[in-house]
Amino acid sequence: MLLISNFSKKYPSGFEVLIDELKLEKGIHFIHGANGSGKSTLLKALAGIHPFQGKIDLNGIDLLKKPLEYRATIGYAEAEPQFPDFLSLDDLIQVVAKAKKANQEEINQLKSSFGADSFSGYPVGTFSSGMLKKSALILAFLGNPQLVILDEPFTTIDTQTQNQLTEMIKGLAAQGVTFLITSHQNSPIANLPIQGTFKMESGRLSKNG
Ligand SMILES: Nc1ncnc2c1ncn2[C@@H]1O[C@H](COP(=O)(O)OP(=O)(O)OP(=O)(O)O)[C@@H](O)[C@H]1O
Repeated sequence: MLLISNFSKKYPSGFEVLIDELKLEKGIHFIHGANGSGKSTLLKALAGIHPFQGKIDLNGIDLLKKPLEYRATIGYAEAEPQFPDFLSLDDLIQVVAKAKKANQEEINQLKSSFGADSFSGYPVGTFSSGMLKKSALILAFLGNPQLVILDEPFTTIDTQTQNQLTEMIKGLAAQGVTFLITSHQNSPIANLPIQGTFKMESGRLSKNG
């Protein structure tokens, strides 16, 4: 279970994401909301890359108390992925796979699923936006994460990859993986068995269907 309590992330501009308490059971959870409503801000905090106040706990592992342990159990793909442009996807995979104890079979399977074999040896700086997104998704799925946080996962990837990703999310959710997904694209989301839908509005999250 993912538990968020007394959560606050405030920017110098005064914009603040505020959540008193939120408990997410296993399954696929979807957050929608207008541009600038605070979705990515929340996901970055949950991914452990944004400082925040309050408590985030995944299955008894407190993000602030055990940040490395927490981050090793989650996967995160940001909306507009950025990587050091001189590294190849294979270089990035090696680093993440070592930290998350992913084996070669898992790596091969993920690369094959996302059709990345043809470009994984080239520098990331030469990638198209779709290749970058596929790279971020592969890295997010490595190491059997318990929670996968996907910020706009369906943008820039082609229809075949969207379908592949949808099936992968369904399969892993059926095995007990928790997903937290944002998307402005409704059709791939409509094909997912969503457990909970939330609306983010001006930094406030409400249950919505
Ligand atoms: N690093 C940052 N520093 C300061 N302000 C930020 C930062 N990141 C986001 N913001 C501000 O926080 C607010 C929420 O942004 P956020 O990216 O979380 O929205 P979002 O709901 O993900 O939007 P979108 O749908 O456009 O991706 C916006 O006003 C944005 O300008």
